[in-house]
Amino acid sequence: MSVLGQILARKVTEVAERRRALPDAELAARAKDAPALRGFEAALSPPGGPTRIIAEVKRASPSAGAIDATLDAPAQARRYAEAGAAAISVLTDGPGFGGSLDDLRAVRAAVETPLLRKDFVVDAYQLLEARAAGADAALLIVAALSEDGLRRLLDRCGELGLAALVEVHDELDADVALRSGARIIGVNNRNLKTMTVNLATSERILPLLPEGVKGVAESGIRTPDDARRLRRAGAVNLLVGEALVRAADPGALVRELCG
Ligand SMILES: O=P(O)(O)OC[C@@H](O)[C@@H](O)c1c[nH]c2ccccc12
Repeated sequence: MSVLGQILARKVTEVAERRRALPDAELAARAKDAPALRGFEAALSPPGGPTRIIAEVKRASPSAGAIDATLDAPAQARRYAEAGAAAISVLTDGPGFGGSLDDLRAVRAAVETPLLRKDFVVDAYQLLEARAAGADAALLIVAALSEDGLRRLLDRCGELGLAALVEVHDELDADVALRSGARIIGVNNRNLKTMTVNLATSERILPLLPEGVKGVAESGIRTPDDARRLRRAGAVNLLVGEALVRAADPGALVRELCG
């Protein structure tokens, strides 16, 4: 089974366990009481706009292994916010990425920046969790969902007021995302089969997005040169994780990536 396939199978089990501990109706009541939403979509740059950074809190990944196992999520988020990051992405997957919903809650309390729950969403339950923990947006990965499933989760995001960052890996994914009404599309430069990164993926796909859709280049962006290269292809929103976590001064790198 592929890496993604294994993660998705694990997610289904995890969600079933959490649902037993906290049924949908109770979680929905918590989501209703969640604090006001922060505008994630509005925080992103429109086509041709200034470069904006979605800065990620990530302790580990299946491809990199441990990045910084003891990373203090709210402290790192504060560094990002002070440097002017447009939004913050918080990994909430435990086994693969060392994250948790507790990280999301802690970051929510630490900054006023819009927040993305970065996880593998396979069930609307996870969207309720995201909203209850203070996320303003959720990641939906086209390769992880059927077209019907994607549409249902997009509808549910709309009902909950969550923005959806819809992740694509190629032209076919992008077609599905657009057909389903995605308003924010992230092009992941990481090939899910080989786990290698190629910035040319964003260079190829982002120019295909129609006006009115906000595009995000994701993964493998490390240096101001990478940012400038993507910028030339029209990438204005950059999602950056590992390089920021490894940086001696994450705030300085956020600013440098904005050019
Ligand atoms: O750490 P990087 O290479 O800067 O990448 C960040 C982000 O794009 C990556 O974490 C990511 C993109 N899509 C995902 C889906 C699930 C988990 C993680 C991801």
